[in-house]
This record gives sequence, structure tokens and C-alpha cells, in this order.
Amino acid sequence: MSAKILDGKAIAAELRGQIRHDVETITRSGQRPPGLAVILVGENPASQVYVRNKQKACEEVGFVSELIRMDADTHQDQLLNVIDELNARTEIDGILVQLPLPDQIDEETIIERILPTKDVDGFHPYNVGRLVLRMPLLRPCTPKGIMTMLEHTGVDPAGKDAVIIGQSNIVGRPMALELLMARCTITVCHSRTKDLEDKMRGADILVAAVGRPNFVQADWVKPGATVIDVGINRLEDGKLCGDVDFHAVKEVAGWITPVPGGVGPMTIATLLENTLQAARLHSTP
Ligand SMILES: Nc1nc2c(c(=O)[nH]1)N[C@@H](CN(C=O)c1ccc(C(=O)N[C@@H](CCC(=O)O)C(=O)O)cc1)CN2
Repeated sequence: MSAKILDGKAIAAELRGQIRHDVETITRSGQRPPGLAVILVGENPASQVYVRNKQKACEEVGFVSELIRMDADTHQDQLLNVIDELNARTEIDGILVQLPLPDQIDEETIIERILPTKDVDGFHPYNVGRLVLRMPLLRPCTPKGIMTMLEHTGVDPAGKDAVIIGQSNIVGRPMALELLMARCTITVCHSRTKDLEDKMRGADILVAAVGRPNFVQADWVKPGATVIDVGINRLEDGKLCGDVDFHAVKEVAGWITPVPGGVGPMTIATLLENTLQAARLHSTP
């Protein structure tokens, strides 16, 4: 039997509709709309696409957004100064520094400079620490978006075995914390993991974030499992594909996310959700 498709594009559109409605309510009451500042350093082609899509999404829901472009040879102190200015501006609720950054800039130093209540990416150690302690505030967008998608399956994650392939700060680690908070039993796999295929075969929920095109094979997937593909790999012919061999795995899985149109659109819709949350934090006396 073929898996049901977890349509991230549709769920993201629904989420944007709710956010737009909330923004209309806010502005009708005389308050200003939420404001997001996005900083792009350099000219990474993929980052330019993501940033453009973030700007478009802000426009659609009625946020004020500001794009700050900086040269690829920007010095770390220049970027820190820009963040200090944005931290001080009351009409800016969220600050997002598009990753990856050029080599001369230390990502951790930059992320730590953003005020935790404006850290709409949820990457600041304060926000990560709150997630670890099960008292989340601003949560990383990709894992939070995946949790929203899982809710749409109607399957209760409590007690399920979840396997995450990849241990990055953006996806793998916060994903493990989210699923743990939902009372799954978690296995996080990485390049030194033994018996990876066996571990995957035990997964009720499998999250692939390895960055290897079509890596996850059908016979590694438990029949009926929910398979979440975080990979965005550009092939030589220009086509996008995920970390999961979609056509084969969909014959085994219960639910599966496509690429494109799965996790990616949810990351951006969740960024809007976080920016609205940050605006509410800033407007509460
Ligand atoms: N500051 C951040 N940097 C990065 C993040 C992040 O969450 N915060 N995540 C990724 C990139 N990313 C968001 O910035 C992102 C990647 C992909 C998509 C997306 O919608 N993908 C589409 C396909 C788009 C295409 O044609 O290339 C899809 O999957 O359907 C959204 C956001 C790294 N950096």
C-alpha cells in the first residue's frame, strides 16, 4: 500500500492563513504589525532563494520585513554592530541571520549576540537551553515545523520509537528534544553510528537529515512508519531531491514528506509563527 503524503506546502499555507488573520486582528486594535529583520551575508545562491521566500512570506501575512545585505568579506565586528542596532529597535521583533556564514565569521558568536526574545530561529543558547529543560520559548523552525506536520497525521507520538539521522544544531539535536518532549524514545544517528540500517528498521518515526541524495532505502524502513525528509539536495540536472528514495519508500511507509513541498515550506511558515510569538512577547507589559 502506498503511503499518505504529508503535504508541507498545504499545511504551511494553512498556517500562513491563520497568521495573516492574527496580524489583521493585531493591526485593527491599533497595534503595529510584527517586524522581522533578515541579514544575508554574501551571495550564496541557495541562501538568496531562501531569504527571498522569507520576505515573500512576510509580505503575504502582513509583517514588516527588512532585508540587510552585507558583502561576503564583511568583518565579524561589522555584523555584530548591525545586530546591536537591530536589538535596540523596538519595531523589530525578530532577527534572523541566514546560515551558513562566510568562514571569517563565527556563527556561535553571532547567534549569541541576538537578544533571546528576538531570536526567531531559536538557535540562541538561551532558547536551546529552555527546550532542553522542557520550558520552550522560541523553538528552532525546522523541528517545530515537523512537529506541526506530525500533528496532521493524527498519530500520537507518545511511546513511539523515533530515529533521527543527523546531529546538526539546526535540525538533528533540536528534533531529538522536540520528539523527546512528545514522549518518543529517541535514537540520534551520525557518521560513527553502528548498524545504522538496523536502527532505521526499528523506527516508527524516521527523520532523515543527512544531506545525501536518496540515501534512505525502502528496505530500511519499517512498514507503516512516518518518514520525514529534511534533505534538500540539488542534482546535476538541476532537480531537487531529498535524503529519502521517495518513490521506493512511499510503497512501504505509512506517511511520507515529499521534497520539494514538504519540510522546506514548513520551516518558513514556522519562522512567521515564531516572529508573531516574539511580537506578542514584546507587546506584553
Ligand atoms: N538562519 C537560518 N539559516 C538556515 C536555516 C534556518 O532555519 N535558519 N535553514 C536552512 C535553509 N532554509 C531556511 O533558511 C530553508 C531551506 C529550504 C526551504 C524550502 O522551502 N525548500 C523548498 C525548495 C526550495 C528550492 O527550490 O530550493 C522545498 O523544500 O520545497 C526553506 C528554508 C539553512 N539555513
